[in-house]
Amino acid sequence: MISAWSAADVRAAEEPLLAEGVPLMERASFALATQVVRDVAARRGTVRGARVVLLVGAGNNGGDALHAGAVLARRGLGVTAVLVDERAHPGGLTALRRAGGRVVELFAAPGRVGAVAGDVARSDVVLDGLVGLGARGPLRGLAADLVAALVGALETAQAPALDEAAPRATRRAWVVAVDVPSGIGVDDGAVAGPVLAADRTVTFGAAKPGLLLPPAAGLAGEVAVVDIGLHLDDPPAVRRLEPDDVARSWPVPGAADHKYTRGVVGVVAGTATYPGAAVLTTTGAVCAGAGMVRYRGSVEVGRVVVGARPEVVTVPGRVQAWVVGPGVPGGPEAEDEGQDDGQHERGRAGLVAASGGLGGLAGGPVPAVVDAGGLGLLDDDSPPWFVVTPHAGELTALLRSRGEDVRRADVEAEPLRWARRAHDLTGATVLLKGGVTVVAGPGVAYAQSDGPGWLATAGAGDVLAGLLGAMLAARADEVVRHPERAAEVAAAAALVHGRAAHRANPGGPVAALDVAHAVPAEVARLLSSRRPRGTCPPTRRPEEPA
Ligand SMILES: NC(=O)C1=CN([C@@H]2O[C@H](COP(=O)(O)OP(=O)(O)OC[C@H]3O[C@@H](n4cnc5c(N)ncnc54)[C@H](O)[C@@H]3O)[C@@H](O)[C@H]2O)[C@@H](O)CC1
Ligand SMILES: [K+]
Repeated sequence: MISAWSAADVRAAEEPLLAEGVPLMERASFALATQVVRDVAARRGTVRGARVVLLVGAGNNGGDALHAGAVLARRGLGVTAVLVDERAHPGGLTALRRAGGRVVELFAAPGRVGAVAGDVARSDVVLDGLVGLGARGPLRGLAADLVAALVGALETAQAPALDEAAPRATRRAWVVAVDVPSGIGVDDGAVAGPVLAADRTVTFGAAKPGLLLPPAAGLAGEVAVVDIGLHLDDPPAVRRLEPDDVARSWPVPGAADHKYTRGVVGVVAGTATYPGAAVLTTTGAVCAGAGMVRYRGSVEVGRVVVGARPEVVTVPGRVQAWVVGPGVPGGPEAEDEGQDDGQHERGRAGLVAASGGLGGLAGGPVPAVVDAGGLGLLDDDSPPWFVVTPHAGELTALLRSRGEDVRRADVEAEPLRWARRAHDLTGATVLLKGGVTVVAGPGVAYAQSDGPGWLATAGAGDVLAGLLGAMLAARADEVVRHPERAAEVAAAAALVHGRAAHRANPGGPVAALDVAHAVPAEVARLLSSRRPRGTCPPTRRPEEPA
C-alpha cells in the first residue's frame, strides 16, 4: 500500500526531528542524488559528463536540489543551477559552488527565460526544485514563466530521454521532480497553472496526496518514496492499494465452503434495449468467483444472459450483494413509460433488502453496487456498504440533483473533493471511475491507477460493477460490520479490473468482455504471490541421546 499524508502532517512529523538536529535535508538530498545517478546510469551507461540542470526556487525544495547537485558534481556530472529567486538556499548554494557546480542567476536577467529554457531542455537531466510543500497556489512569477517555456521546449524534443542512440539535438531531458512536481496542489492534486511533467518524482518521508490524485498524479511519473525517518500516524489522507494488498485480503475458498459461503450476487441490469449490459455485469461477477449469480430482469433478457453464461440463475432467492443499474435507463420517465422493463422496481426492492429494510425476512443488510440507471434510486441516508460507481458525468448529475452547483469540469479538476461531497450527501461509498479511480468512504480515500487508457470503452463499467458485486458478496458480513471496508474492497476491484485489462491485451485495445474473461487468470496471478501464513515446519527427529 502507498499511503499519502498532507503537507501539514509531513511538516508536523519533521518538526521534532529538526528540533533534535536530525539532518533531514542531507538525507533527502543524498537519496535524491542517488536516484538520479541510478537513472542516468541505467539510461546512459555512464554518469560521467552527463549534464544536469537544477531549477531552484526560494525555499528548502530548492535547497534539496542544490545539495543533491553538489553530490552529483562530486560524482563527475556537469551541474548547473538556474535560480529564479535571489533567496536561494544559502547552504545549498555554497555546497554546490564548492563542488564545482555553475550558477545562473535567472532572477537578475528574466528576459533570458526563453533561451535558458531551450538550453535546459537539451540537458540530460532536469531536477525540478522550484517549490515543494511550501507552494501556495499555482506557480507564479519567474518560476511560472520558466516552466511554461520549458514545457514548450521539451515538447519539441521528441526522442526518449537519455537514449544514446538518438542524436543529441533531439534528445529530451529526463525530468526528476524534487518532492513533488512544482506547482501541483500538494494536498488535492489540482493543476491550476503550468507544471513540468516529471518522469520520476523523488518524494521525502511519505507520498503526498497530489502524487496519487488526478489530475496531478499524471504529471508525477514514477514515484519513489524516500524514508528520511519521519513517523506519521494513521490514517493517511489518501491510500493506493498495491497487488500484494489485494492478494492478502482475497478470500480463498476452503474445503468447507459452498456457494452460499462464497457469496451470491443479485444482478439487476440491462433491458431489452441494452441486453449486453446484463451479460457483461453477470460475466464480471461469474469471472470474479461469485458462489452464484442471480439475474433479475425480464424473461427475454434472462434468456440472453443464460445463453451467454449458463452458470447464472434467474429465479429469486438469497442474495449477499446486489448490483443495481448497469444498462438500465435512468430517470422516472423511463420507468413511467415502461422503457425500463420493470428494472427500477426490481432495483428498488434489491436496495431495500440490502439496507436491511426487510429485517429478518431478507437475512439482514448486505452490500450493494449502485451504477448508471440505479443512481436515481439512491436515498440520501444510504448506508456506507452501498457503493455507487458513477463516472464524472454521472457524479455531476448526482450532485446537481442534491443542489450542488457543479459542472463536469469541476469534478474532473477535483475528483476526490467531489467524490467526498457525494459520500457526505448520500452516505454511500463513492467509487468515481476515471483514468485514476477515486474512492471515498467514511474516513478513507483511495486513488487507484491500474488500468490502461484502452479501458475507457463501452461496457467496461458493467464488468467492474459485476466484479465488485462478487467481491462484496464474498465479504458481505465484514463490509456491513466495518463501514470503511467497502471503500477498500471497491479500490481492490478497481485494481483487479485495471490489471485484467492489461492482461487481456497487453499494450493494445481491449473489449469489455475480454476484461471480464481475463479476471480469473489475474486473480490467480495475484494469489500466486501470496506468502503462505503459519506454515508448519517439518518435524525434526529428536536428537539421539549421547
Ligand atoms: N523542513 C525540512 O527540513 C525538510 C524539507 N524538505 C524540503 O523542503 C520543502 C519545503 O520547503 P519550504 O517550506 O521552504 O517551501 P518550498 O521550498 O516548497 O517553497 C517555498 C518558497 O516558494 C515560494 N513560493 C510559494 N508558492 C509559490 C508559487 N505558487 N509560485 C512561486 N513561488 C512560490 C515562496 O516564496 C517560498 O519562498 C519540501 O518540499 C522538501 O523538498 C526536505 O529537505 C526534507 C526536510
Ligand atoms: K519540486
